Amino acid sequence: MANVRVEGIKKSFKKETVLSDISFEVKDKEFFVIFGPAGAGKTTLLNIIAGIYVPDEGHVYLNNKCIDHVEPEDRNVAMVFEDYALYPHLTVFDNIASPLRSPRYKQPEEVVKREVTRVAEILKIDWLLDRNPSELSNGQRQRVGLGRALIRSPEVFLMDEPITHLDAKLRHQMRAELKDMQRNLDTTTIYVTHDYLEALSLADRIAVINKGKIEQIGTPEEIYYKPANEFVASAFGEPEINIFNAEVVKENTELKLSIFGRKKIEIPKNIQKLVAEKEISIVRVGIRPKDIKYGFIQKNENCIIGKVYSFEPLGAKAILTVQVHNQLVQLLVPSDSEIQLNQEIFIEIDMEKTIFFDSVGNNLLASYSNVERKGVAWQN
Ligand SMILES: Nc1ncnc2c1ncn2[C@@H]1O[C@H](COP(=O)(O)OP(=O)(O)OP(=O)(O)O)[C@@H](O)[C@H]1O
Repeated sequence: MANVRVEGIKKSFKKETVLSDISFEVKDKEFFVIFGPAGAGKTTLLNIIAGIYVPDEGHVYLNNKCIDHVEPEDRNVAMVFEDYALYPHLTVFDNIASPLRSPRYKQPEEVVKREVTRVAEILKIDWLLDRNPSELSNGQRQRVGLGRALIRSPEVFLMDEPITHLDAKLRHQMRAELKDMQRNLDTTTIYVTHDYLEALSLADRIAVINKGKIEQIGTPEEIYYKPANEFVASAFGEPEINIFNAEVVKENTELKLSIFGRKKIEIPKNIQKLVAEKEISIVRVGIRPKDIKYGFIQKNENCIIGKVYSFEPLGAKAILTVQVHNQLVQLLVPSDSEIQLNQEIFIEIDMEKTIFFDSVGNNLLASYSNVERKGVAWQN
């Protein structure tokens, strides 16, 4: 049983504020992902939890006990780094065994053997135990690094981009294995990444940080379908969500949205009410590239005319960019779509997938999507 709480963490390096007022609680056995762009302060935060850095203000609690003055080696947390830092002259067995042979955690050799075998089986590297790190692939090295952290049965795993260096296929496989491993081990995990798919697929909850501040904490579904603001919406998706200004206009008695200069489209009913109540005149409409359809005839009055600007195949999918009025709109379409540059094209926004932001603070106004859907496959 291990829960971790950070409260009011602030940290600056010289004059640069790296973390300002960070607070959250990670529950027992939770897989908690800290997600953010490069330089957001993720590693600094992880190092503060590990005890490697001392915060300027704020506190870290483990199992509701303040551990501010507990040395890193006494915190019973294990850290896995991006560069696995293996001992090159030791075999895989000896690398994994090293924490149990250190003076602090010294165990009898029969325990070491049993534990190394157990961990190596979990990580499927039991057939590599006699090799040296130089005889391993990156993915195998990564597992040895994980094994060395696992062997101590720490209360908390702190992982800093542990699979970043792997190629795409192996990363995909390791994501599934990490999740599986965490389920089997029941260990609380705090995991840093800048990869949104990794965050969505691994996390029980995600803390999105940007410039040292928390933008949102939520389940993957909440973060994806009800992003707190435009930053969060844009960070989760590749290509990123389209967001454009829309004017609220009255047509007869009905409120509609005027986008791309003049086109009027229906506003979903629940959002109509909000817009009317708050007397909002401009909203920002977000729509993910996969939620826009295209066609070559105007099927209904919600279809918007545009011109093909670019078509970029990326494996099975392609990014289709359409110029509508003076804006570029991105769609994710099958790459075998027959599309010509400069061709006239109609796009149709699935209004049930739209996310509305206020035009002043760019914060969430309303999302039409249902957060409750389960088992979502996090693919574009
Ligand atoms: N020891 C240090 N001394 C001075 N500045 C530092 C130190 N560690 C980090 N920083 C600065 O703090 C900021 C946040 O760095 P941090 O490594 O925490 O970000 P990150 O979100 O982990 O980024 P990345 O994904 O690139 O690793 C950066 O501007 C970095 O240059």
